[in-house]
Amino acid sequence: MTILVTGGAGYIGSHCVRQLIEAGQKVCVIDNLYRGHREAVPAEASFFQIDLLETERLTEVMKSQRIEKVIHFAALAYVGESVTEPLPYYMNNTAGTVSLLRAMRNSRVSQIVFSSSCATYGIPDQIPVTEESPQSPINPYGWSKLFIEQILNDCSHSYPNFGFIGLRYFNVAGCSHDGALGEDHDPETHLIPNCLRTALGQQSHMTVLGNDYPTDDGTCIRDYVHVEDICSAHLLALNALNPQSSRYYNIGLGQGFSVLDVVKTSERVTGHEIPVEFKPRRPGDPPVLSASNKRISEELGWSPKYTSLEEIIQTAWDWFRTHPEGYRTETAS
Ligand SMILES: O=c1ccn([C@@H]2O[C@H](COP(=O)(O)OP(=O)(O)O[C@H]3O[C@H](CO)[C@@H](O)[C@H](O)[C@H]3O)[C@@H](O)[C@H]2O)c(=O)[nH]1
Repeated sequence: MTILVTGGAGYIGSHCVRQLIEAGQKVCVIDNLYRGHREAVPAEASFFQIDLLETERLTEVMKSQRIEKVIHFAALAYVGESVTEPLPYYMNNTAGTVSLLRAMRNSRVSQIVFSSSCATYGIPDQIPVTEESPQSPINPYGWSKLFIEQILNDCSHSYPNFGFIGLRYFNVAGCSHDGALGEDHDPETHLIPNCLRTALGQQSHMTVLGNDYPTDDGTCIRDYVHVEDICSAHLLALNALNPQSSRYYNIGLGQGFSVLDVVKTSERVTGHEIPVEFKPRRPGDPPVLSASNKRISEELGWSPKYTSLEEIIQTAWDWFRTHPEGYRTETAS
C-alpha cells in the first residue's frame, strides 16, 4: 500500500515522509514546490510536481500509484500573510482540499489524515485548549482550516467509509535529530528561525511583534512542539485511521513560552546575543495558545520525545548553523 503525502517537500511534510520511509512505508509525494524544496524529499519516495487544484492530474496519480491513504499537509501557513492576502489562503487551503477530496473520490481513496491548526480556536476561553473548546478563528488562515474541518465532517456524514483524522498542531519547531532536514521558509516569518538568523548575524535584530499583550512580559505565549513529535503523531494517526474515523486531536506539549522566553532560550543555546526591537502587534495573533494533549496521549498513545524548549531550539540551531543559506547551502557545495 502506498501513502500519498501532499506538501511532502515542505517543512513538516518532508520530516514526515522520512519517518514513513524509515517505518517501511511506500510513499508518493505531491507538491507544487511553491514554498517546498525538492531536495528535502527522500529519493525513496516517488515525486510529482502537481498543484492541489489540478484535480484530474491528482486523480491519475492516485490511480497509477495505487494510493490507499492520504496525509494532507499542503497549505499556505502564515498567519500574518493570511490577514493581508486572504484569497490565496481560501484558494490553496480550502478549495485545494476540496479538489483533493474530489480526486480521492474519483480514485476510490477514502481515508485521510489532515493537518489542522490551533489557529481554528481563535482566542481560547480556557488554557490549556481542549478539542472541545469553541472554534472561532481570528485570521483567514484559521478560517481556511476550520472550513476544511467542516467539509471533512460533512464528507464523513454523507459518504459511507470516508474516514478522517484531523490533527490540530500548535507551534511546530525544531529540525531533524541528525541535521539532515531543516526549516527553510521564504519569506521567513516564524519566531525561532528569525531568532536563529539573528544569532547567525544575518539580520541585526529580532523584531518582537507586540509587548502589550495580557501576559506576564507582554509578549505572546505559544506551545512549541518538535517537528519529529508532530510526525510520530501522524504515524499513530495513520495506524488508527479506518473507514469510520472522524476525530480531531491537538498536538502540543501543554506548556507555553512567551516570545521573550524564546529569544532568551535561543541566546543560551546559540551563545550569541539576540538584540530585539519592539514593534506593534501583528494582526491575527491570539495572546496565548497552549494545548491539552490528553486525548492524543490516551487514545493514540502519543508521547513526545522532546519536552524542553532548549532541546527543540538546539535541533533547529544545529541545522541553521550548518545550513546558513537553507537548502541552497547544499546545492552550492
Ligand atoms: O519575527 C517574529 C516572528 C514571530 N513573532 C511572534 O512570535 C509568535 C509566534 O509566531 P510564529 O512563529 O509566526 O507562529 P504563529 O503565528 O503562532 O503561527 C504558527 O502557529 C500556527 C498556529 O497558531 C500555525 O498553524 C501556523 O502555521 C504557524 O505559522 C507570535 O506571537 C508572533 O507575533 C515575533 O514577535 N517576531
